[in-house]
Amino acid sequence: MLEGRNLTVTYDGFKALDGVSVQLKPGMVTGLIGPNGAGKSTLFSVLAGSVIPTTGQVYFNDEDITSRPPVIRARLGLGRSFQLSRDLAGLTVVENLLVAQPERQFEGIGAALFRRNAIRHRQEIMIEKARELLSRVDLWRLADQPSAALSGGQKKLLDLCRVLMLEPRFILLDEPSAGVNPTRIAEITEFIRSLVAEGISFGMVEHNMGMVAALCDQVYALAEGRLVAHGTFEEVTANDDVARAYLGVGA
Ligand SMILES: Nc1ncnc2c1ncn2[C@@H]1O[C@H](COP(=O)(O)OP(=O)(O)OP(=O)(O)O)[C@@H](O)[C@H]1O
Repeated sequence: MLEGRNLTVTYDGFKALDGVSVQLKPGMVTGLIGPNGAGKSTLFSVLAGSVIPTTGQVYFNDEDITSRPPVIRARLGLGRSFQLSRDLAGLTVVENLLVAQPERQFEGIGAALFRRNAIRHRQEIMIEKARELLSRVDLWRLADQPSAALSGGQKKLLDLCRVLMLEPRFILLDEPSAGVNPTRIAEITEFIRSLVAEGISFGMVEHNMGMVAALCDQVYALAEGRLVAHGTFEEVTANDDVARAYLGVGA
């Protein structure tokens, strides 16, 4: 389980997150929703490790990971999506997956030179893994194309495949439907469903309520840095405080 306990993030005295506790349970897809500026991205960053909370703790499978950097979280099995950065956009589709090797972060050049054969073998395994993943999302036929040429939806699928290269048990997704056309949203939804069936758990920040309704087993709604509701999609969207937050009337 991925758990945030009493999380507060303060920027120059302004509380972007104010005493928020969430439990992202295994086997589930957890949605984080709320109007613009609610604190969703801040909460995502705290759970993913790119922002250290001002107060509060993050636990992953009962281990305190509050100040563990993303690379250590990845080694523990907690993955996160990244938007395709400009650097990675210069690589081909398959190269984008091959750069996602966690070992690269920990290996010196000297060690690498002495272990050429092992490295070559590992590369073959990585290429096979990349081929399998890209085939699943119908991108293998584009393996040697520049990733910058992909559509918004294909980039999201590639982004997800890059996370999957590290074999995480838990994945945090930042707006998987952003910049994606409706047909592709259904495709991404199906892919995430199949990954859940294989035992991977998800947490996602998402504005598209159709996708949240289709995927999320539980939903946390935030407004102005605070938690306003928690429950099933139906329960949360029926909540008056949530409706008020989206209408901007103020709670
Ligand atoms: N680095 C920062 N410095 C100062 N204020 C910040 C910083 N990051 C976020 N904020 C502020 O914290 C609040 C919450 O921002 P956050 O991005 O978490 O909201 P959000 O719910 O993800 O919004 P959106 O849906 O628009 O992405 C906003 O008022 C934002 O301006």
